[in-house]
Amino acid sequence: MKMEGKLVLVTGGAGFIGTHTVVQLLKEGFRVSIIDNFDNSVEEALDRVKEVVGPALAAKIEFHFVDLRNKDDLEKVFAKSKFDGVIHFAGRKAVGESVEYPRRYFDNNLIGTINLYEVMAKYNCKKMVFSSSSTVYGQPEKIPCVEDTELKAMNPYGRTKLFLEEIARDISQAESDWQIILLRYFNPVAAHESGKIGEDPKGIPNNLMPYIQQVAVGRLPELNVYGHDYPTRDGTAIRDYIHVMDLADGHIAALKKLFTPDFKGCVPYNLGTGRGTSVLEMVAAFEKASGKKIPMKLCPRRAGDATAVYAAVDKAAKELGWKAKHGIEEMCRDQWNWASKNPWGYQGKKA
Ligand SMILES: NC(=O)c1ccc[n+]([C@@H]2O[C@H](COP(=O)([O-])OP(=O)(O)OC[C@H]3O[C@@H](n4cnc5c(N)ncnc54)[C@H](O)[C@@H]3O)[C@@H](O)[C@H]2O)c1
Ligand SMILES: O=c1ccn([C@@H]2O[C@H](COP(=O)(O)OP(=O)(O)O[C@H]3O[C@H](CO)[C@@H](O)[C@H](O)[C@H]3O)[C@@H](O)[C@H]2O)c(=O)[nH]1
Repeated sequence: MKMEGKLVLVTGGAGFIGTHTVVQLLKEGFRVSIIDNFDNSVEEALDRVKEVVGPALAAKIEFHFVDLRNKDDLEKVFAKSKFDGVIHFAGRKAVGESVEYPRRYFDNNLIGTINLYEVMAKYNCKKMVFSSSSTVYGQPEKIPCVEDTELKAMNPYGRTKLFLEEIARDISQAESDWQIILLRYFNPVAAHESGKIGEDPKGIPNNLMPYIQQVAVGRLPELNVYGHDYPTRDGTAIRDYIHVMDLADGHIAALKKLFTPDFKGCVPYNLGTGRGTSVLEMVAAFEKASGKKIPMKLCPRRAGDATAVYAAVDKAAKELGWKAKHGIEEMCRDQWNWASKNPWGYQGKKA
């Protein structure tokens, strides 16, 4: 299907998954309009996206410094351009922070998204790809997680994703002209093969791969391994890590699906590989890819962590024609390529 010239609004387009998806959208022929407030990103990330795609495609990007919670500013963006669809990444995503400051999460994730739906409705733009998360499966009783199992939130961040899924379902039930795809990401890692864009968390990373990366470049002394007494093959917890470029391609597949005449309503899809990897296996793969030793300390379990989580991948394969292509070795290779070229992230080491 020809996507040439279609205009997509990407909220949170300066962030980790947003930057990688913008690269793939441009390559696919879309024009891209980005909204971001740099709450958890920097302008440099967008300059790097332009470097990666080159000047011809870079000319197809426009950027709006807008906070989704400001409905008037959001309206101005919609008043200027007619969008063919929206990919909605913008939001806060740190589980621990959400437990400490729940209102921050309800304010940003809920109000921002509700504003977005209101303005989309007003400007008759009713195709949406929404960033959901495997967090909506809670502590899954059955793995692999299939899309139609009962959903459960374990913390305020997860609750915002669950509420936003429910809101999407309610809207599409009441108004049949909406077309919404909910993408439930498993554990996004790695970086673009150029090493020019990647994940650059502020402060001490919460997630495994950015933490390992910072140990490898000498920013942190050792990795705390949270839990070594799980009933798994090596005692550490198992997750479904997915290369961010596969994830980006999953968004293209979802967007294309929204443009097919037969697509109706609001449909969830898992984006994962279907394969589980333990913490120790991930560390070993990263050590091999980087040639760096990652010192480790075995620590008690982290509160709220599940033993093993991985995706059922059949629905996305069958209905979106999408499948993850990269394995753990390639994920670690590309993570290290980004880390070694940008040991202190986009802005370098602060004096
Ligand atoms: N990375 C993961 O592990 C993961 C897993 C599952 C789901 N998700 C979801 O995917 C989405 C993208 O995640 P990411 O890893 O790229 O995060 P990220 O923090 O790197 O990117 C989010 C972007 O949204 C922007 N933003 C936040 N609030 C905003 C607002 N009110 N107005 C405008 N811009 C705003 C931030 O500045 C940032 O650039 C999020 O919704 C997240 O919850 C991420
Ligand atoms: O310093 C660390 C960080 C993590 N882990 C372990 O590594 C595994 C993966 O942890 P992490 O990378 O934090 O991912 P998850 O806990 O699976 O959660 C992430 O992935 C989910 C699915 O996408 C999202 O919903 C969450 O927001 C996001 O934090 C878990 O067993 C952790 O206990 C460590 O041992 N040491």
